[in-house]
Amino acid sequence: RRQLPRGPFPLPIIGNLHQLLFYCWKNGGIIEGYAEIEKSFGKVYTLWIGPLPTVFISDYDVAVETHIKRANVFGKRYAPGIMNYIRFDKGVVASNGDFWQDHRRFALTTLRNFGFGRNIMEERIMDEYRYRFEEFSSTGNNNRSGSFTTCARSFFDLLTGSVINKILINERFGRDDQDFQKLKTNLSKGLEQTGFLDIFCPVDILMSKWLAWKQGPIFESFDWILELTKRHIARRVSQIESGEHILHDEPDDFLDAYLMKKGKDEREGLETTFTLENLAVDMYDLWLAGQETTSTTLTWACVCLLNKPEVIQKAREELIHVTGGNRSLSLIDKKVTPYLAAVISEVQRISSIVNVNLFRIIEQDTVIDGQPLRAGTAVTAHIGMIHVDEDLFKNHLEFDPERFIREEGLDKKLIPFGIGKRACLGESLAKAELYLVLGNLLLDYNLEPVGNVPSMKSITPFGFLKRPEQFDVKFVAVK
Ligand code: HEM
Repeated sequence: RRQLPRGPFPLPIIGNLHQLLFYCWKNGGIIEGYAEIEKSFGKVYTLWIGPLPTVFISDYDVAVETHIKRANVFGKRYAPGIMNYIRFDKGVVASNGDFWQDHRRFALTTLRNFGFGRNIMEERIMDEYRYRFEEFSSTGNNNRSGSFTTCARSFFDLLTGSVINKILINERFGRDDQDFQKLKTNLSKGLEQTGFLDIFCPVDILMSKWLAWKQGPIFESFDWILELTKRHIARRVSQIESGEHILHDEPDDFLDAYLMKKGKDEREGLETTFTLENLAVDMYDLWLAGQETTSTTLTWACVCLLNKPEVIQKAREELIHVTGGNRSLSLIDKKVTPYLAAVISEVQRISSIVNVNLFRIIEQDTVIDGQPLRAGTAVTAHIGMIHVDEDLFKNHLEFDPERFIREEGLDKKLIPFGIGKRACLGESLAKAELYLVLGNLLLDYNLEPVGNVPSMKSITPFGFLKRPEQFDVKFVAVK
């Protein structure tokens, strides 16, 4: 303990699990539980999860000093348990070393290329935006009036699910698509059944017969998603072989870009890790990391706007001024829409959708915030705690977009996508989706509650992902 930052006294075998569970239970959530620990031990403290010491950083400056300035020490992913099931050190989320570097660089470059020239990224997002709003407003009882009522979560699931699917395999999900329905059910089941502590439990133990009761909902769901990915890859490969699908110099989707890279490496006689098997895990990662996160953020945006409708009006005034009210909002407008940027920042701050960020593992003894930190410790920049830090965000419980206008540079202290070398790979795609979908939504529609205004409180305060309640919303077309 002397080689670690301060923290509550751990017991043999269980460490601080009993205190952690008690504080979270007593205070009604993970963030609230950690807040109580922080009161006694400060913004950098150690908690023993069984035999593993984990250090939580809830101080923005310390997070920058460690994760950015000393990225080499704080850049290795810790992913022993459920996170490494399916992946087995492959993919982008759980891998490390050269493999991670090559596959992350490739994915980043591919996504970046989709944002240049023809801007495939913006094209696909806007295509989905228009398609979904048109589809929903012209079916059921909606009579093409342009207005419609829908379950917010299902609507954004379908929209963002189709965007990532189009980026990956250039295909849209149909509303009644069996694969999409099963994918969503499996994803929800897998995520809901995965507890925070499963991250720390080695896969071998999770797969043992003692935990058989847990394996069905978790492993079968993730297995099925990987199978779906493999099916898409096999179909594309056979279409290319039969001449039905042609690979162009400028690939249309991630799958084509990967197959071209694989072919090039093989032609050059390189010992490549860009194989079909690894492609399935890369795509699995992008799907898993990119869909639920963006959809949940957009659903939270609706919750915030329904709770503070005056924000809708103010944002629309800015957007009409910029677009003249006769065209859609585009990414090129970003520089001249500070209020919309502030709304999105505040939605991401107050929703802070990951209750506990992913961990890094330290491989050499070092120092953190003036305290020793020994090799073998897992560390995380605690996003959820940084976003409620009263020193940075006064009255943190209030949804107040203006805070980002009043204080220049405050958005730099917002880290919804994590921080440093392992920060979110899909940040630019997610930001483009949030800007285009939310901006155009505010330009084109009023939001009205159906029944009670949804609560700002999460229904999953103990889960990995912080979700809002399920609610319906009415989108009323602006004339
Ligand atoms: C609002 C939406 C999103 C949020 C809030 C979010 C948040 C995060 C966070 C907090 C991390 C962990 C960062 C860390 O360890 O410090 C992460 C990692 C990651 N995200 Fe996202 N994400 C979002 C959207 C996406 C999208 C759209 C994609 C894919 C296209 C994506 C792909 C990934 C990947 C692959 C990683 C692992 C990166 C690595 O370990 O190198 N995310 N994300």
